[in-house]
Amino acid sequence: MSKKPVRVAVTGAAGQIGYALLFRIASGEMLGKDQPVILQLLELPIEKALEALRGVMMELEDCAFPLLAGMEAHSDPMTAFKDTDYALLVGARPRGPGMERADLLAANAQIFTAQGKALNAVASRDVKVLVVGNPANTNAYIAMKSAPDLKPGNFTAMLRLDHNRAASQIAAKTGKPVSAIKKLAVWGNHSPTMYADYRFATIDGASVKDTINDQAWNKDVFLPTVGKRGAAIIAARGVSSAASAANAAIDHMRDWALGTHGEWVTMGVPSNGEYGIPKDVMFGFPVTCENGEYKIVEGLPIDEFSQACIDKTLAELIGERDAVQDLL
Ligand SMILES: NC(=O)c1ccc[n+]([C@@H]2O[C@H](COP(=O)([O-])OP(=O)(O)OC[C@H]3O[C@@H](n4cnc5c(N)ncnc54)[C@H](O)[C@@H]3O)[C@@H](O)[C@H]2O)c1
Ligand SMILES: O=C(O)C[C@H](O)C(=O)O
Repeated sequence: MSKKPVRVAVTGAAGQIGYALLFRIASGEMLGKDQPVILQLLELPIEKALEALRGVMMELEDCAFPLLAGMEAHSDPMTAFKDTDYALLVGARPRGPGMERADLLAANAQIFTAQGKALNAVASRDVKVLVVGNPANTNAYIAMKSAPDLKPGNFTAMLRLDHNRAASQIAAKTGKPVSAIKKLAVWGNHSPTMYADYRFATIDGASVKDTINDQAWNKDVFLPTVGKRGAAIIAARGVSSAASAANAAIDHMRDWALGTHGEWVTMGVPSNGEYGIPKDVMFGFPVTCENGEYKIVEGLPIDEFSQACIDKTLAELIGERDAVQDLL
């Protein structure tokens, strides 16, 4: 018997990540090749954005995806998030010329407060929310705090792109395939302060740390390369990463919904005090997923270098949290 369709809301649906994301969701790459989906697409209530969305929807229609059970365009989160089971919050206010970081945080606080409230009011009580729009961790924190009737654990931020970037750099360094890498972790903020940590990672069963055996490479090449990869792509392409970001969003949601079979992945999730991270800070942690739930991998030893890296990315997140506190 065929499965009942699930509702997937995507914001910023006419943007460049949206264009790389929607077709893959509709083809079953996110929730499985047997899971029909209804897309609930949100764009800004401006003619240009809604017209672009109309074009994307025509293209989705023209793919004749067997799993696409319905499609709706919205310009109000209160209707876009109605009964939604999954919400990918991609649309955000980009930094404009002369805009200070505080202005950016304030503009996004407004968007994610409204979207958090709408999710709180109308989404499925089990909705799985992934925030992609930057600053992703703090936007996810804002949405979570604006949705007091939903469990904090319903809200997550995207660190998977950093995780995938780290895996590819390690594969290139060791000459092994990415599929052979297990137990990688990225701690903290989706920003250059994030700490990609391969101390526990294995590659074909062997320790990645022992195989590479080069702390200078870790500190001076690997961490800056992964941390500044987003900026490097913007410099090269003139616009920010889109296909790789959409791919990471698919990976994140697929693993959360369908499980990781014991493998570690990285998700930005609200802390419950693990590793000394204050409660509710939306922090990148290694997790495993099973039965639609994620679980933080606990009890890993944190050495002095790692603690300093974690402290740095945490300080940045606390600063962002404090900057938006009065806006919540
Ligand atoms: N977390 C990550 O790893 C990661 C990676 C890459 C990009 N990003 C971020 O993802 C976001 C989207 O990137 P993009 O390249 O698709 O941008 P884009 O500018 O191409 O598209 C964004 C779309 O969102 C829409 N939008 C803006 N505010 C909205 C709102 N309040 N409600 C609904 N729609 C809204 C815009 O109209 C636009 O169509 C950016 O914030 C970018 O920095 C995050
Ligand atoms: O949009 C950006 O600033 C970069 C993006 O978050 C990325 O990591 O590619």
